[in-house]
Amino acid sequence: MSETQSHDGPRTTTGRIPHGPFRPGDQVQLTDPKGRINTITLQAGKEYHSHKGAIPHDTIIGSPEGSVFRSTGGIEYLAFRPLLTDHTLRMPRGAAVVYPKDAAQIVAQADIFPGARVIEAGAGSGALSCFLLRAVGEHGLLSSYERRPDFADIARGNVERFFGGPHPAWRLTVGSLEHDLAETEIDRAVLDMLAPWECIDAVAEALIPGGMICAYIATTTQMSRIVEDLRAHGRFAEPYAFETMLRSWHVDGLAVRPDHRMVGHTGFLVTARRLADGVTPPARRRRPAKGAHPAPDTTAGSAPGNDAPGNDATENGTAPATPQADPATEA
Ligand SMILES: C[S@@+](CC[C@H](N)C(=O)[O-])C[C@H]1O[C@@H](n2cnc3c(N)ncnc32)[C@H](O)[C@@H]1O
Repeated sequence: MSETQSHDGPRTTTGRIPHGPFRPGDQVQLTDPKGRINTITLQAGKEYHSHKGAIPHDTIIGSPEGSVFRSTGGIEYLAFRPLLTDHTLRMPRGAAVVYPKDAAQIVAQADIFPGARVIEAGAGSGALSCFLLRAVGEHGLLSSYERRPDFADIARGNVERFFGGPHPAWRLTVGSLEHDLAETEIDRAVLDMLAPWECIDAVAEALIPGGMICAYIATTTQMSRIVEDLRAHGRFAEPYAFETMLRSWHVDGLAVRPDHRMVGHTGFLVTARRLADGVTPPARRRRPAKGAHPAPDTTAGSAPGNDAPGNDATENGTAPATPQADPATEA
């Protein structure tokens, strides 16, 4: 068994981020007229310096968020506390972080709720941990496992920097989830690691019936492996696999168009629900191989998002009008 250090930490914070006028110790994002952002930590008596002049921290302390400060060089800076999305994209990284678009989908699709008991592996840089902690709240539990002590330290630093100290719902263990998992009666399990299938047995044991496993994976080969292993395992209902794309827009007068650049790929998500003990998964209805049916009817009843589990039958219980090729039946 690997070294395991539980970090329950002193319960000094409520897990809420600061609000109200800026205070010493707060993180503040200063945005210049070109949209460049600098993040500072307020300290009485200190000054923010750039090649565009200085701003004394004391002029910021006590002001409301959204205030504008003029540097000694005459440049105006807009001041806000960083949002969690800002924090995620700018945090010191050990491992690659889960991007906000995927973190939001994990919270939604894995149904992370206030008060939930959630396990997570690996903690990595702690980006997803911050989103999960927000979602479970101070009365829930997020137990994060990270096998690399150096990454665990980075994750702890990033979580504590965002919440202003240890979060009351967070437990961080240096170890492997599949070997060191201590919790039982878990509502949700979120896996972001190279080989999430290695954790399926441990997660199935810890989850309550109806609980959810959610894996974030970067490649199609990982996606295929986790889906097939969940199916073969026998204690999970049919998995749901999907990805999320986010495209920002340029909106300026008559020039209204998608931005030229976007993040083309981050990862895929797979979710599945834990069956009751002793229940075997219902036989899966295989979809017909490509070519076995007339050309797909893309006009009938195929609203976006209707491919979610449970939504692939029409009202009279027949297969949807848009048969999809199933790689297993194509082979
Ligand atoms: C991509 S990173 C996770 C990033 C994290 N979700 C974030 O948003 O910052 C994957 C992490 O999983 C850890 N890991 C891999 N297998 C693990 C296991 N079986 N148990 C615990 N941690 C594991 C790795 O050390 C690595 O830090």
